[in-house]
Amino acid sequence: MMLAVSLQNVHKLFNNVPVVNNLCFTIQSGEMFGLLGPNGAGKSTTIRMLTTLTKPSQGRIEVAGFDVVRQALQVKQCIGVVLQQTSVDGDLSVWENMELHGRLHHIRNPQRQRLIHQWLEYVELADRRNDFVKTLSGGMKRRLQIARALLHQPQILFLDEPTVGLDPQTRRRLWEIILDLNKQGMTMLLTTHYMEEVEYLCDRIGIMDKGQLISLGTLQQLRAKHGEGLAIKQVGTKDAGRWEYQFFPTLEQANTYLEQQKDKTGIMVRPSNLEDIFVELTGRQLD
Ligand SMILES: Nc1ncnc2c1ncn2[C@@H]1O[C@H](COP(=O)(O)OP(=O)(O)OP(=O)(O)O)[C@@H](O)[C@H]1O
Repeated sequence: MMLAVSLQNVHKLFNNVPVVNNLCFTIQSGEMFGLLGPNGAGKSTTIRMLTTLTKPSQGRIEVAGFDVVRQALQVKQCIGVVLQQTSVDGDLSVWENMELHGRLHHIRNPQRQRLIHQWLEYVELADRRNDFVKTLSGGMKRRLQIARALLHQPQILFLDEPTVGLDPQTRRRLWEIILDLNKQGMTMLLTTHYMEEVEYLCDRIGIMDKGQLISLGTLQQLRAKHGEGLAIKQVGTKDAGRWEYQFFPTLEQANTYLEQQKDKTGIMVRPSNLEDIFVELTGRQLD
């Protein structure tokens, strides 16, 4: 399978402070890859480097086979980008935003009109085509960003926190769109700090913390690596206590541990999940 994205020993420093530290990973063509991490982990900086918006201080990044520094234009032609802050123009209509992007990418008519129509239909915004973007809801704006990012038919789509600040229904609708695009063969990298988002959407997950990739794999691989069974024990009193987490290779082993305890009060056993693994690795909880 072809490599869509490759990072080799990538570093980024801002004012001599490292914010991305020796990042190495690859994404296969057609894969849905999730970068998970808390605020400030370096996810946006990584996406900005992958999409040619920021240059790496050190290391090599290839996207669609092109070097992001030396062949930035070729990279831009192959990628679609949906950034955190809505970058659509509120004082233009939905159609005008699409039109502008199409012209910037030198898509000629009648193909431009056809593609704008096709993608607005796809994200269910065709009936809002003449409305000012500032009158759209947050979820609609995000759908417009996605439609716009798809207009020049990119091979790889980058989504930085695509569902942040959206209500659960709108988030589900965006997940459906993202999954459908991936099913059609689109390679995707998304960043998020929502556990359920990566669990639901992504083939592979990279956990980032303090600029470093601290674990990488499918959810099953991450669980197998860190332990599929978990015993949670309450230490101290109910009011002034804390929880101790102990991982076991399997759920059965966690259950055996529980059976062996003379006093089982305050001990709970269950399968581990991504959040448990994240807290175990970083010592911190996500929002
Ligand atoms: N242009 C910049 N100049 C200086 N420091 C920066 C710049 N951009 C990002 N940083 C710093 O780099 C670190 C990583 O930020 P980044 O936005 O990549 O994290 P993140 O994981 O995407 O978090 P969030 O989810 O909050 O966006 C932060 O400490 C941030 O303050």
